[in-house]
Amino acid sequence: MGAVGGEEMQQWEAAMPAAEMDGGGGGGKTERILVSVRLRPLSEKEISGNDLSEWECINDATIFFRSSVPDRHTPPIAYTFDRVFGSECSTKQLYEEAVKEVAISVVSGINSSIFAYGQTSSGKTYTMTGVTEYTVADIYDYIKRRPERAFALKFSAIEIYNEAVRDLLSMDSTPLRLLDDPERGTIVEKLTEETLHDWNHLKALLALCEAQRRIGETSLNEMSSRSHQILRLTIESSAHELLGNDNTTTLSASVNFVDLAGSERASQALSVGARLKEGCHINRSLLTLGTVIRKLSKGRNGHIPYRESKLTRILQPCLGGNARTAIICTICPARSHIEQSRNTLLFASCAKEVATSAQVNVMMSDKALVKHLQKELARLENDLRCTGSAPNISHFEALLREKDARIRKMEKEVKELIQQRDLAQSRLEDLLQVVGDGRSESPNQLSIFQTSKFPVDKISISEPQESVRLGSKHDFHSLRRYESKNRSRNNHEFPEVLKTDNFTPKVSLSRHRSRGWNHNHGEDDSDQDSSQDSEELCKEVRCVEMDGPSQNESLDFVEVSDTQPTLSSNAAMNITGSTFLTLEHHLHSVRASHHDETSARELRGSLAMLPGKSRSCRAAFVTSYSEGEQYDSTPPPSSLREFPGRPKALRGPVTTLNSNAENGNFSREESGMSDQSILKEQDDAPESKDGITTIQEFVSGLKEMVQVHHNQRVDGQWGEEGPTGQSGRRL
Ligand SMILES: Nc1ncnc2c1ncn2[C@@H]1O[C@H](COP(=O)(O)OP(=O)(O)OP(=O)(O)O)[C@@H](O)[C@H]1O
Repeated sequence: MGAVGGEEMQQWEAAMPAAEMDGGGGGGKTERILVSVRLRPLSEKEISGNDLSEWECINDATIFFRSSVPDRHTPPIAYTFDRVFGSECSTKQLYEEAVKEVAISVVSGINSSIFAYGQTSSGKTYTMTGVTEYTVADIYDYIKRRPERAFALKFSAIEIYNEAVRDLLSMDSTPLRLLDDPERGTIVEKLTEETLHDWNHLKALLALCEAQRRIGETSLNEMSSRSHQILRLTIESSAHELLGNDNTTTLSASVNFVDLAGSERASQALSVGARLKEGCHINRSLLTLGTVIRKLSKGRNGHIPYRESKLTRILQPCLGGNARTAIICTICPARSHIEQSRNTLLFASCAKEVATSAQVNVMMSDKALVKHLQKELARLENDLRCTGSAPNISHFEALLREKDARIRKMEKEVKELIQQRDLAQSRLEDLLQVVGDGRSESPNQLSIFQTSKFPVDKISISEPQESVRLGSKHDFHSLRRYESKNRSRNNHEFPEVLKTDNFTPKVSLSRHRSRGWNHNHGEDDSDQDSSQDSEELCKEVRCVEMDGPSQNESLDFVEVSDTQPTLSSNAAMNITGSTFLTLEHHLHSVRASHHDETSARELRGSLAMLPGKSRSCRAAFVTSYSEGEQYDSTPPPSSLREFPGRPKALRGPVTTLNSNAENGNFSREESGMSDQSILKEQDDAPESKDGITTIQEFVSGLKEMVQVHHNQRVDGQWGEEGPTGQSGRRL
């Protein structure tokens, strides 16, 4: 038999009228033990002894102590329970109001137990006899009104006398053993269980039990019960239509009628011998019952000593287990039993705090059990799908929303990238157009090879506020004038700088300092400036700053070539392009005047005269000077001769040069050529045309300009990096 709820319970409740389910209630609910108190009337002996009643039931739930005798202690004067019954109340009323609801649950498949607890001669047996009869009567009445169901009633009875279990339906007084069954709990071995035929059959059995039960005479009760009696009526019911069917379910429950032996004081009971021994066992077992009830009333924490007595061991399911329980506490109202009555009320107070959890008990055939389990499995699987599907749907919806948002974001980024690409492409085309235009204007190109010593990414381009524009044959002179003018104004504010780390003569091709010196090409400003100025790079001479070589490093070179400019990267195009295009313009103007190679050498000389050296400009000029060297007298070129600031003395040695045609580097130290050889090489150049100065004149002019430039540096006009520095010796 299993205790189940759910479908079987619903079927059972649907089959049972609501009115008839009053006693059964809902299964599986936790409820407290129903506790009631019954006062018996004063016995004739008590009345004759002028013993007064000290207790009064002031309402249906409260019993009041109204003693006129002063007590040293201050006990509570009122006790409240589920129901209290005065001496005038009948057992029938007590049954109807305090027992029936619980006791009749058995017909609904719910276990129930009715206890009678109290001191000896307080009326326990008197009460339980009546309650048992009323309950059985109601059960039979119920069965009579349920013809559609088949009922089977079984009856068993035991007594626990001196901690021995005895079968009251058997003539054998041999104590019975208690066994622990995994499903049914504690069972009495070999206990007689009679199947009831009818009500009369039960009456006969009840009479047998009464006859078998140990009764002794004490000073308090002539018919004192000396044992605990437990009558058990088990009711099984099934629908008639299902009988004989494999798919049968049966409700099965038991109702226990427990008439406990009464606690007694040996002094009061005047028990001796066997009565005293009985009293000791009775009190001991009742003490264990009280302990179990007290512990249960405080919760189920800790150990519950059910097994310390056979009474509590057998009644364990009724005490906090699968049963509905009602306890009737009987008390004697006489003053002489005040202490015992208080103890009974304390027990009742604890008992009303104990909770039980009764369920409908259904026995199922194997086939019915399989069918039930299959249905239950299907229901659980359905619940699992329902509970599992909802989160999945919401989860997928959230994922879809997230992906949609990502798609929209990526589409926006794609649009922006397309715009940026188009803009960059447009600027590149413009730049290429400009370069192309420049090439078309300059048949002879100046290629600038960026060596590895001067990485492109260390070059930045400033945006001068005012730039010197070159492009005509007079640009060179304009440049010189412009340069000279700036020096005279403020040498320390020489605006634009081309410097190296260790060698930093400043070369300014613009008037003001750049507002955008930026050595970090990774920054936005740099990129923006370079792109914005790309169109003007061919028109303006930009200031270039780069990390220069160390003092021992050879100069980078510029090769005058007819080839097209080689641009390794966009950055290089921007950077070298400015210089390249500027030089290209200049070269074009010079070539327009001279139309021969002499003009190119003049260009070299012109560029070399620039104060300070941008890497490109310096590279374009292949001559280096040393301090203290003598200058050869060389006539300046016509452009220099026409230069207003041209110094008078243009004499001085030409610095020995070594032009390494293969690598483009020029090093005086490495050169094995003498000055004369240089001059000879220059003399071997074709003769200039009319109006064009000779090489000697050109070199002479260069020397003069260099000398001027050198003097100025010696005079400290180059700032803190003055002439004595190694940088000065590099020139
Ligand atoms: N409510 C009552 N009305 C009238 N008489 C009662 C009532 N209760 C008990 N009595 C009487 O009191 C006497 C003692 O009752 P009972 O034997 O039922 O007490 P008990 O608690 O069972 O005692 P014990 O524990 O010794 O067996 C009996 O004679 C009984 O008839």
